[in-house]
Amino acid sequence: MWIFSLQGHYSNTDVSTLYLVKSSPKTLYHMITYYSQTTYKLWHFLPEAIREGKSQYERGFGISSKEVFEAIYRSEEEMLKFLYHMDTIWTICGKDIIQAFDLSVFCSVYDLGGCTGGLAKHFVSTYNETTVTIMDLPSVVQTAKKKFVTDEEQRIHFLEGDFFNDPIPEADLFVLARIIHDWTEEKCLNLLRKIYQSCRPGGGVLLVEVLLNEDRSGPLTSQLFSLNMLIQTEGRERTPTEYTKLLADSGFRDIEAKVTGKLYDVILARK
Ligand SMILES: C[S@@+](CC[C@H](N)C(=O)[O-])C[C@H]1O[C@@H](n2cnc3c(N)ncnc32)[C@H](O)[C@@H]1O
Repeated sequence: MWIFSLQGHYSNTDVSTLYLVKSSPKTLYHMITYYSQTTYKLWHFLPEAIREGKSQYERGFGISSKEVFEAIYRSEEEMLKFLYHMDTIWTICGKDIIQAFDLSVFCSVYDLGGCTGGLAKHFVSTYNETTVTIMDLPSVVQTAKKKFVTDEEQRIHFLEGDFFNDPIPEADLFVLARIIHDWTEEKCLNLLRKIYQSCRPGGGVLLVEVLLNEDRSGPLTSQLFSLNMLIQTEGRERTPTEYTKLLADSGFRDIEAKVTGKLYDVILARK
């Protein structure tokens, strides 16, 4: 009797059907499982991370944290979990990112560290003339081609490469979504200077990141993300002024930040 009564009372709400059911187009399933299985385990070592000022992969998973993405991609299974996790958010707020500025003037776009193409898909569906090339590590590109971007996807191309060590081809716009927050100031400056050299005159760079308030008093999500960057990478979240300085020191000008009201914000700078 009692069991029947329970069965009669529990069901998904519309919101949980939309965001928690794995088959929903807007599912957060992959993000939540990544946070619960990988991120949460590393957060057990928050005090150590703060004391040592470094990533905790060694303690959490017994793997060197010297090479950030070797640790994150420590097995094929882990890489795939991370890729699905990365892809999730763009089904929720990708359009807001791509439409925050009018990017229609940029015909050839390189999405550096563009991963699964989650953002690139919004780019080409918003701007009819734009071609986006995703440059990412070879194993990521191979998986993205197999599992995330179909052959029917028009105007999305791939380039296998290492943006720190390989040449970056010429383009009108370079997208760096959740890239700068992974790295030290020195590596960010090296990368941005390299991009500046490859950027056509009048072209630009688009940073997509969560922004900290100038006095670092919040928002709470950005503060938590910043701690997560400490625990999992070499980087941290930054304020608009810090991003402006990195971009200006790399040669860029006309730097403008736009708060989207969603999880991620956008900064556009021109050459
Ligand atoms: C935090 S993820 C962001 C992915 C994607 N931009 C997004 O926002 O969904 C960082 C990305 O940078 C790529 N990456 C890391 N180091 C790289 C390198 N040296 N060269 C090219 N891509 C790299 C990773 O494989 C991953 O796809």
